[in-house]
Amino acid sequence: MTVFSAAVLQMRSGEEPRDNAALLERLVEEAVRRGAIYLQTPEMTGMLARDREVFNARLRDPDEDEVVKAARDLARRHRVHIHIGSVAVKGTGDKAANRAFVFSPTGELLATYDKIHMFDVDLDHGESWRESATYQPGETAGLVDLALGEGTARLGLGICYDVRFPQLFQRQALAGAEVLTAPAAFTRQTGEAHWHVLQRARAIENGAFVVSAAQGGRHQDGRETYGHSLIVDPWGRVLAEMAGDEPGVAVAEIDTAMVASARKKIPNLANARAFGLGFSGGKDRL
Ligand SMILES: O=C(O)CNC(=O)[C@H](CS)NC(=O)CCC(=O)C(=O)O
Repeated sequence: MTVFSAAVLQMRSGEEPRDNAALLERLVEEAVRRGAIYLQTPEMTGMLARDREVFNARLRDPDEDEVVKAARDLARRHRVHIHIGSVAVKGTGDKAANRAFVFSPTGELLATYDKIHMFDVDLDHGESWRESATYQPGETAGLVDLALGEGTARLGLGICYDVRFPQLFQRQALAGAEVLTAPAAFTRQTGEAHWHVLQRARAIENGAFVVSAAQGGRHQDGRETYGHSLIVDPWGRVLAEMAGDEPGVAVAEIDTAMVASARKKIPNLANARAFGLGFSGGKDRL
């Protein structure tokens, strides 16, 4: 059990990793000034670039990526944990990886996680996404223990569209995760309809904190993202939120003792029975 201050860093990443690293540095300084020791950034912190040529020209191996290196240096300089929600990096095959990085206060890389669920969707107004055309999905769920405050906290790693797959977060919770994460670049239209409900639902059904930094606003590549970076407690209360889509920082105190008390009040994780049951009315073979 532990008590610590967490920050979500809301960004408006553009096409140039160097500019995004500069914004990251400014937001990290603000979060540190406000006492945070776990700092999280959104999906695609390093660059948001729809144009394939622009994207390919800036894609690097993880060790060479400017924003990954900046995050490691900032973690070390300020003695804080930095969780980069994701950066596009070269993968093992032809495709890129949409990868999260967690750095310790000494700059050690504690964990990486490659986004599992690919956002292949056709929305209203002709907005279409085919994430699987660019990225190779990950094959393992992410879990990492962080030494924070006087104790430790177990963190589950998710990215953006992953938040729509409750089974991923439930598995993390059953494996002891106390803080679930879904840093995001949610579209404006799906964000307006679903963002808060999805984040709060994952918190409530797992009796866990949910911490999700978001991209916000109109980006250089033309896309529009929803913003509203959030920190939710295990009872589903919003502890901190960025009001709109402007870059900035929101901070909240996380007391992991609240995880045990929420799960004691409502032991739904322990009471689960539906998996493995048959359907009534002879529908088992559907
Ligand atoms: O492709 C990139 O450049 C960066 N990746 C993204 O922006 C990803 C995949 S396109 N976005 C999401 O997953 C949004 C999910 C979402 O909005 C929802 O679930 O409603």
